Amino acid sequence: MLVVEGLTCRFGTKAAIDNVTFSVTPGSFVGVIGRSGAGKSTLLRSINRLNPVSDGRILYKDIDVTTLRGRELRQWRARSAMIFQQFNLVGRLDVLSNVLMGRLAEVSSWRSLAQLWPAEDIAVALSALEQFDIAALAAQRADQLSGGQQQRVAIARALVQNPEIILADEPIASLDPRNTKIVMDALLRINKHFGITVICNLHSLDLARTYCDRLIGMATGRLVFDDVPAALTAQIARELYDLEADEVMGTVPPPVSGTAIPALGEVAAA
Ligand SMILES: Nc1ncnc2c1ncn2[C@@H]1O[C@H](COP(=O)(O)OP(=O)(O)OP(=O)(O)O)[C@@H](O)[C@H]1O
Repeated sequence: MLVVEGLTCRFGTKAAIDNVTFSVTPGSFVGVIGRSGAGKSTLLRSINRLNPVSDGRILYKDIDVTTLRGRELRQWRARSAMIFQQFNLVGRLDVLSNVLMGRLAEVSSWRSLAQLWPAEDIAVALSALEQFDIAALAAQRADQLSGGQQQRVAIARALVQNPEIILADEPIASLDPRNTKIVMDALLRINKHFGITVICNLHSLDLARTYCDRLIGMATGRLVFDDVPAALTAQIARELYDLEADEVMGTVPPPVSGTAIPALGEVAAA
């Protein structure tokens, strides 16, 4: 169980996250929603400890993540892998090397610098690429791939960290609709087949309602909604986005229980 207790993150005098409390059951697919500037990225980055925590605690399996330092902090970052909007790959390196970066916490620094990866790690990385049907791209430079392919490489890199939680910060924000579906399906498969908890920031309410089994709504740093997608009424959506409800609700997609989970290897056909 991940427990966030009274979390506050200030930048100067401004609280980007203001006394936020919630908990996440293992294996959930949680969507974090809210308008631009609501604090969604800051929340995910704080859980991963990329942003400083001003107040409150983050507990995971009774470990106080907020106090971790050095090696233990590195291990926490491996257990709670981040996926970013802009993929954060090393463009001049090939795809396989990028995925192997996910093993950095496990191998000595001289081995990684010399690119002397253990055969077992290479096999794990290739297998992760196969999961997303991009093993054929292993030798290509990362910056030669499409956005959707790059994000799948980033997800494979996260997967080889053996994470228990994936924190996806607007993972589809720069993708077209087809690649959006491919990447969201990849996250859904990771969640359902490997039981990895996914916490995902999303701008689109339609996507959040389609893929997530729980939604956390943020507004000006505060948690204002925490429930199943079906409980998100037009009124709450209007308050969250400060817009006409029809504008943000769109066409209501089927609930997540009706969402088919693509089988392994099906992603490219999507
Ligand atoms: N490093 C920082 N320094 C100063 N202010 C920051 C920093 N990071 C975030 N903020 C501020 O904190 C608030 C929340 O930002 P955050 O990026 O978490 O929002 P968001 O909901 O993820 O927005 P978006 O959907 O546009 O990415 C904003 O007012 C932002 O300007």
